[in-house]
Amino acid sequence: MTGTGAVSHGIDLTGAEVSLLGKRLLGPVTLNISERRVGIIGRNGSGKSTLLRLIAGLVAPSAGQVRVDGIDPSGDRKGLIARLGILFQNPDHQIIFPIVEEELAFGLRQMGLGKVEALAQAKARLVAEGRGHWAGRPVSSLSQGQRQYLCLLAVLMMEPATLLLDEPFSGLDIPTARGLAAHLARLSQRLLVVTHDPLVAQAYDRVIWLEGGLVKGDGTPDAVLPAYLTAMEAADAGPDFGA
Ligand SMILES: Nc1ncnc2c1ncn2[C@@H]1O[C@H](COP(=O)(O)OP(=O)(O)OP(=O)(O)O)[C@@H](O)[C@H]1O
Repeated sequence: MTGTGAVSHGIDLTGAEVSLLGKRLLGPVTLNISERRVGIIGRNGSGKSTLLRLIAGLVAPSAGQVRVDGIDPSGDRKGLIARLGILFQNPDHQIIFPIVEEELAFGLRQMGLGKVEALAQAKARLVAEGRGHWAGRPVSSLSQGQRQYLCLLAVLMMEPATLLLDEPFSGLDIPTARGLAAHLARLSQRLLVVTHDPLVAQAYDRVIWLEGGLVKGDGTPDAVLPAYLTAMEAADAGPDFGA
């Protein structure tokens, strides 16, 4: 179920491109994404984060079209907020408020709820998660894993049909990453997950492999991952770490 009660049709990109200062960072990309678990893989700089930012409406397409459940994400920000949430790689790039309950209430306020009601829902959510004691805590007192969890809860407050996650496991220790993976596995939402971990992608319904801003592979994990791993074994380290 989604917060809007809306049927989720999926994500459609048609010849979508992102260019910056005359340089094409992504595209043209044409994709219809309706599966529940989708992994986005590719080398550093291949365009994975740009693709998520495009779908989330944080950047408008320089050419082509993007639709999320029929909505133009960069044109209808308010319509999008109840349908799609994004979890950034670094929780500190996401968190705005100093206190946990304020952070959780923010999205609901954006959706038009009054402050008292939004804070009440935030507290209720924390209690339901067994974290009622977090409500008045400074965000800065939480660990990185706890801040990541807070960001996930904050996005889920709006009950979006789709979640975009940019390398959600990076920076987490193994048990914390396992806990987050278990939490994600229980979610009813559609998940688009940028990951460098083939084991994560192996469990998904579909894997999209980006290379140089274009789709290099697209299909089931068994159809895409072996070729991807072979290509990664053969690839140079790149200019940053290359010998
Ligand atoms: N704000 C920006 N200004 C200029 N170039 C950018 C900007 N953001 C991204 N790029 C470039 O766009 C390309 C795609 O970057 P993007 O961050 O989408 O890749 P990525 O696959 O997510 O990489 P990583 O795995 O390292 O996070 C890269 O060449 C990058 O240098």
